[in-house]
Amino acid sequence: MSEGLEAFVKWCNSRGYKFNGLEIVRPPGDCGHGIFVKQNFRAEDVMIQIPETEMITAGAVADLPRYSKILAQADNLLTPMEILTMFFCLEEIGESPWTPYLRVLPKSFDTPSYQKRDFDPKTLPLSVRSYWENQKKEIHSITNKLIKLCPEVDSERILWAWHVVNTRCIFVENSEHEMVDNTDGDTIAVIPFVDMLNHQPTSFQGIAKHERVNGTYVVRATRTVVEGSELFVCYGPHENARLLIEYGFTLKNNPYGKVFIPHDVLFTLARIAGIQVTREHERIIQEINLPSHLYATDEGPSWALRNNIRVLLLDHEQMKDAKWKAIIYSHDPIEDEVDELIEDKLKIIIRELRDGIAAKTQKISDDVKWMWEEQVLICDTALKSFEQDE
Ligand SMILES: C[S@@+](CC[C@H](N)C(=O)[O-])C[C@H]1O[C@@H](n2cnc3c(N)ncnc32)[C@H](O)[C@@H]1O
Repeated sequence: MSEGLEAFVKWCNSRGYKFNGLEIVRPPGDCGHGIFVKQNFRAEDVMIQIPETEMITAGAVADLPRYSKILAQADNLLTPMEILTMFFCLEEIGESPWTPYLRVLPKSFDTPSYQKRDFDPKTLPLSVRSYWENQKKEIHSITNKLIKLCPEVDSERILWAWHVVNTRCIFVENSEHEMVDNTDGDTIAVIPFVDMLNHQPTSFQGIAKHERVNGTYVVRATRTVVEGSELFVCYGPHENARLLIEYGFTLKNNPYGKVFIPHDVLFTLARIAGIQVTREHERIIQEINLPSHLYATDEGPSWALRNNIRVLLLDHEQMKDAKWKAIIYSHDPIEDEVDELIEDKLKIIIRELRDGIAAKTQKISDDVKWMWEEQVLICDTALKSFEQDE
């Protein structure tokens, strides 16, 4: 273990962190540090236990005299993200009580934002387009605010600090705090040690939770965890483009790969497949508001997509006087004939979608081409699922 890690573990112990049977390791590859298991654990066993007072939340930062002074000078309340970013901007190695922790934080990030790669949103798959646009807006706005409030920091430091928070924060439900703007919620915390856990979408073994009754933040085993393995948690059902933009990495065989089909695209594809889509169909689809997705698993098109096609196949009579509700929300099995028709139309729709995406892939720049190629593969997987059914 490096000197820095040793000092960090010592610091964690001195502050009451409990993580018997675990160690922080830097495994080969470029995923930074990770937590490895030195003994077997059974399902439900507590693996990590941290006093809740150690959670770095916006409220906890706002209670520190240095920060409450700065926050009092601001024209408006700051959001949790802004306050946490300010914290990581201003805490200095050597001066800060968090020094051993600050020393083991990454020095840089592989996200497009940190690497100064600017995607044209129009070239990104729809499923991540608004995520990318919002991320850019957020970084821009935080930079402007913090530069005014803390003249000693520059935009590079703010970009680094924002990434520390964004790649490491965890969902928690914080109590209201008078110095924190919680208009859009106050649900983030950075928790040293817990933030060393890497992401695994399907076979993760840890689940993290704030247990208020015990005054602790704990990570429990979701199943048996065997000595020698890396302990993972799941950051969320994220596809690769999102993982790259948010965290700076991608996964081989990511089961959360998905193709999002917005309603207007679905209507166009349905018309190509010979469905007579009327204004009323469009209205009902908007009312039900189920997003149409294809997923990278081999289970075929999602239930929501099938359901949307079922709506588009309703005839005029079935849509009259809201009769469609009884049909669409019924728990009865779909009649074979309708089911077959949905299947036939879906095959045409997905093939059209696939060919459209493949054509786009040819014209798109190299840095985002892989995102579209992944989408083509997902369509191919969906098309293969029909062959299995035959
Ligand atoms: C919450 S931190 C986890 C600890 C981090 N590895 C470290 O060294 O501090 C999240 C970051 O870890 C890395 N990471 C997490 N899971 C990964 C994975 N499965 N593959 C590659 N990198 C991963 C990414 O850099 C991500 O931004």
